[in-house]
Amino acid sequence: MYSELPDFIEIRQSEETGRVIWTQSPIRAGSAIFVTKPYAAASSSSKLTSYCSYCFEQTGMNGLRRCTKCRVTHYCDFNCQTNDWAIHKHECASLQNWSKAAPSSDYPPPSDAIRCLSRMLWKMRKQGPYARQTREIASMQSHRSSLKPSAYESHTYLAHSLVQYLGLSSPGDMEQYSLSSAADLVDTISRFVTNTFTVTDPTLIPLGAAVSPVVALINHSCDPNAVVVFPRVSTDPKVQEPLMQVIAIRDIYPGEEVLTSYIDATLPTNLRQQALNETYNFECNCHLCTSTGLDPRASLNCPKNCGGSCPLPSDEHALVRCSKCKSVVRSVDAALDALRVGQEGLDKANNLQFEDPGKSIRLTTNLIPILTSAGFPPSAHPLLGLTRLHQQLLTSSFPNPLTQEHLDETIHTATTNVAGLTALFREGHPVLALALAELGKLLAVDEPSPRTTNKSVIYPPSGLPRLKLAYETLLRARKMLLIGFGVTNEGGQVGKEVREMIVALEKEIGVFRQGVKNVLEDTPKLKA
Ligand SMILES: C[S@@+](CC[C@H](N)C(=O)[O-])C[C@H]1O[C@@H](n2cnc3c(N)ncnc32)[C@H](O)[C@@H]1O
Repeated sequence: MYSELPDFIEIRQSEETGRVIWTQSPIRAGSAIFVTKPYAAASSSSKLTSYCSYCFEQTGMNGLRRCTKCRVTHYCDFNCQTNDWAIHKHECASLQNWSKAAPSSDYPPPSDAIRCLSRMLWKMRKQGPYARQTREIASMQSHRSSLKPSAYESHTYLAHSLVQYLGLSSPGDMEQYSLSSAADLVDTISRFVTNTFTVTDPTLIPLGAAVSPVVALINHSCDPNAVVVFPRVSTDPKVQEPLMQVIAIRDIYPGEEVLTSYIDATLPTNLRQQALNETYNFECNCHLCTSTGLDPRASLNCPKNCGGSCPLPSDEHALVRCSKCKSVVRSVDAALDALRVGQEGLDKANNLQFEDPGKSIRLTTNLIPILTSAGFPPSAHPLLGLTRLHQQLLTSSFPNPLTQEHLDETIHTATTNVAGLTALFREGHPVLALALAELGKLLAVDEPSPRTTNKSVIYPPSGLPRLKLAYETLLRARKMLLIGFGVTNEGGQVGKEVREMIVALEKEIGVFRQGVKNVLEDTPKLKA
């Protein structure tokens, strides 16, 4: 079983955490520990028309080929369509039945979870119960016997939709999928929910859901030593994609467990624990979750601005002091109000970002100053989430022609985002690496109206100092991308792009310097 695992990786059994994987040899930061293609994957509903349902490549200039029968799945080309047919032929029939039974013509196809789960079941049926991969899927962890009440509703909903989508009308129909009872069905759903991954593009944008029993062997830590990414740089024929790569983001020593993070690690402990508990059914005991120290995700700046920080007050712990100068936070109510309003606003702004980006950006624009003036540092929740979203919204609404004001506001926001993420993630984490690359790219954009005077206090600078800052930022980003997306992947697609930008900027800075030198040399002659 698990033929993708290299020899130096060992599977062990732990009483508290189930199966775990350990390394017997040292692993360097930036190395791919193993690479695998998901057992089953399905793109999210919003990506179905713009990404290939087989290899997850984005549409090219010519658009994608649509399956003429179900009219739902799209493919890059004939090759991808043919490769997908073994599974899609079942899916195609289910999608057609789904749309025939739909209450209206614009009724959406089932969610990526249902489509991925069904793809998994069709493949297991085809391979048979004794095939290696079927056994690997069957041994993935299930929490059926200890499901949290909060999970009942989502599991019931999944079960109901799955039965409808697969067209199961009697208990006998389930047997073809080796499901002999309703309990088996819940077991399969629990196994799926506990072990599903998000397929992402090379910039970590979510594209859909995937199952891989070998990647599912990895346990969780909120401070992981490895990540799962899809760098998309393989030179093999693209039918290999999407390739999941497990990359070490720090040196891992013999006898250490390999751990990834299942959740958004920018969230404070209570929200991380809630997410882990609801979806994965465990309480995390990693050092971040058990630490009593100051957490930059839940802190305030010192009220006297001494440079220190205070823990975020709560209803139970209203008296908080700066860890450095011991000043007491007086504006506890203001901080708690800002936290509540910020959290509600972030949820709303996230929900509106595609449907009504104008409303979403108005929310982020209004909320960021409220949290900042209440003393939240850039790393604190929900300010960091609002800043990240604000940056995305600003970038996607660049006016044509671009204005210096819009560009500089986006750079300011990207800088605050990098500051927040730097306080949370180790060098080389892909989230931080991408944020730096984004900042470097923004600094390298041609300025619509550069300033003629360059006072060093103004940020972002203009002209040559800006180009130099772009260059230094991109160099730092590249170093981190080589870790987060793998050295042998050249830092993934973004790492390759950044390398090209660095070369172009070197030339541009050289030309700029030469131009200034020429002007300086010519000036006395002109005067004379
Ligand atoms: C993707 S699986 C990981 C592999 C799993 N240990 C197994 O035996 O198959 C996720 C499940 O592993 C367990 N798990 C993962 N990380 C854990 C941790 N840090 N502490 C406790 N349990 C953990 C939880 O039961 C979780 O639902």
